[in-house]
Amino acid sequence: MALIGAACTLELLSSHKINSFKPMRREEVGLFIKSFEEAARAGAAVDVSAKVALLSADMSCRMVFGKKYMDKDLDERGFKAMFQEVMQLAATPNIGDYIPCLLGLDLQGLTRRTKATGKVFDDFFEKIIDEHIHNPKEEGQTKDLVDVMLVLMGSEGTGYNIERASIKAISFDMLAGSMETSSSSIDWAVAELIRHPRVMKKVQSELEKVVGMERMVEESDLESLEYLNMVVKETLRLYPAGPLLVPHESMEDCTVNGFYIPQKSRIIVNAWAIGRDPDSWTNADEFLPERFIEGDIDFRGKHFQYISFGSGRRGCPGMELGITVVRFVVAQLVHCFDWELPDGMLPSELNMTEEFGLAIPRAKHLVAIPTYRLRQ
Ligand code: HEM
Repeated sequence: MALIGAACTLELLSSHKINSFKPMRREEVGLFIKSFEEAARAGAAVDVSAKVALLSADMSCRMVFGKKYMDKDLDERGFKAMFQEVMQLAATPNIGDYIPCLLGLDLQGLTRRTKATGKVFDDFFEKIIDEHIHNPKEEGQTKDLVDVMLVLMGSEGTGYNIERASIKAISFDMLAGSMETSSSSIDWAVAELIRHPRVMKKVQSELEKVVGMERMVEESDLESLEYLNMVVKETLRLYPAGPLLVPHESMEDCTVNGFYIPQKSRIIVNAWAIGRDPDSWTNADEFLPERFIEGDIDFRGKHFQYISFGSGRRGCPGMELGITVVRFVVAQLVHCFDWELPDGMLPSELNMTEEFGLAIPRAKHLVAIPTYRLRQ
């Protein structure tokens, strides 16, 4: 099931499928930018982090389910709170894993809470699958990922023996994998740009040259935005959205750097520490996109000092989509607006504390004042 899931996820996130959602991303990012314009006219401060989180949730829901859901459609606590609960449960070490005789006692209440949240998600996904079965898409309508999985479920010989339970599990992985990763990376990138006016200016001049001041950024511009790409790389080096990747397991006995690792050990890889290792990076804690001008370090996990998307078979299947979304939204935010901090706060005073867990969001939301830059 895990292998079918992984292979199917890769298929669902192929370049072809990702491209089919391009018009949806354009529309959502357009609405998102519009939502800042009023604040820009009024010179008011906006909670950028909250808006980016909402954009990311909306785009993920439209890609997986074909439509946006309101917070309360999942549970009265809302989408974000429910996903945070799952992330927290997954990140909390269970005493029972270390002292097996305590497992059944569930001293921390983890099993009980996991079952309760699991049931909320299960009911939600059941409803969505039923809706999709009863209202199939018409010819010419873009198929969302649940539609695609239902086709795979109903067809022989696709290589994916996918069942209803797999559809629910994969839908969950897609949402969990895409929502907070992209939004926290966008947040960090914009915060670092505000903290580094020199870098911000350089990105904006590149945008002026490539895109011009008469229109917004299109996804097709991204390839030509070399400096922006370095900014995104540098952001993910310092703030890898999965700081400890996902837990891996050694398939056989092995020795790494002189450490013997027996078969079936649970391996936690600290990508955050690797990205800031002074043995691999000069001025490791500094935000310096130019470090990527030389050399050929990319996102693909072949250079082990840079593994923000993991590496190898279990590396992130959503990498291409994640990079596209982060580049596109960051580009749009700094092309359409100049940004200032509220209450006369200096860029150097911006709070950059991280909340460390399975993901790495900002501890304090980024709040800033936009000023519209494009010629109307
Ligand atoms: C900036 C954006 C993103 C970052 C930094 C990121 C990072 C990661 C990392 C570090 C892992 C663990 C890899 C490992 O342990 O080797 C992972 C796994 C995963 N990611 Fe992403 N991701 C991003 C976006 C996405 C998106 C957009 C999706 C889906 C739509 C996605 C879906 C997944 C899934 C399903 C897994 C689990 C793969 C498995 O267990 O085999 N990710 N991601």
